[in-house]
Amino acid sequence: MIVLGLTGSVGMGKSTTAALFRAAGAAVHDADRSVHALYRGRAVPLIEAAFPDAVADGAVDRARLGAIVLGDDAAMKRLEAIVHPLVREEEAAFLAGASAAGRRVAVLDVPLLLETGRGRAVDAVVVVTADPAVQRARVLARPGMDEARFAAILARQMPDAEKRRRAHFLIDTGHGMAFAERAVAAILRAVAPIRTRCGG
Ligand SMILES: CC(C)(COP(=O)(O)OP(=O)(O)OC[C@H]1O[C@@H](n2cnc3c(N)ncnc32)[C@H](O)[C@@H]1O)[C@@H](O)C(=O)NCCC(=O)NCCS
Ligand SMILES: Nc1ncnc2c1ncn2[C@@H]1O[C@H](COP(=O)(O)OP(=O)(O)OP(=O)(O)O)[C@@H](O)[C@H]1O
Repeated sequence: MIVLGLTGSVGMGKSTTAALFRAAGAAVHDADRSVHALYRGRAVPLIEAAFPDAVADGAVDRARLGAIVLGDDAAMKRLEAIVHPLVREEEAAFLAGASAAGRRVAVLDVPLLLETGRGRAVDAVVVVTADPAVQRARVLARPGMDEARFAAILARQMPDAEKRRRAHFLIDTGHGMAFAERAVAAILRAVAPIRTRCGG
């Protein structure tokens, strides 16, 4: 099984591109979704112990937690030390399941893949990118987002230019869905060519 790491900075189109990989037949795991599920489950007591104000009604309130950690490096590091090992466990279980099910390609959608040095743990790194103006417009259009929150997230992420340098495959999501769909199909053909009887 080939394991692709899908990454890119905030608003560059990871989730959208992950959905294209899924539609094209790859098994996909989404780290952000996994974090959100953990915040309704086994991470709750751990987060409550570290950030009591972030938990309400038995679940982690992400808006409250974001207000506490975004812009406070030490707090974010404490949060990451709690959350990242749990996400890695979920990813390992997902990969084991995908492999046992005979999947040919698995995609790990991980926002901080390169920041955490995990680019080396996958077979190839796919980076989604877009013009900074496109990224900015997309992110600021989200509910609850503002300049300060956007700046705090960006400050914690490796610059897009550096991510692009480290990519094995690059998808510019500023050219529309059809372009991205073709790029995904091309990547899948490159890493897992379908064997035909003629081609051997
Ligand atoms: C700070 C939190 C509470 C904000 O939650 P919220 O629902 O508002 O945002 P969401 O999770 O959808 O993330 C928004 C954007 O920020 C990025 N981001 C999230 N955490 C981080 C981080 N630690 N460093 C840099 N970027 C991050 C996400 O990938 C995404 O691009 C949440 O992102 C969080 O708990 N982060 C810590 C866990 C983490 O590192 N997650 C990244 C994937 S493992
Ligand atoms: N190929 C594309 N063509 C047109 N629009 C796109 C494309 N890819 C993504 N978008 C748009 O960009 C926005 C951000 O995309 P998405 O939510 O997938 O980003 P993301 O990288 O997962 O974001 P985050 O890391 O912040 O969660 C969405 O509004 C989406 O519709």
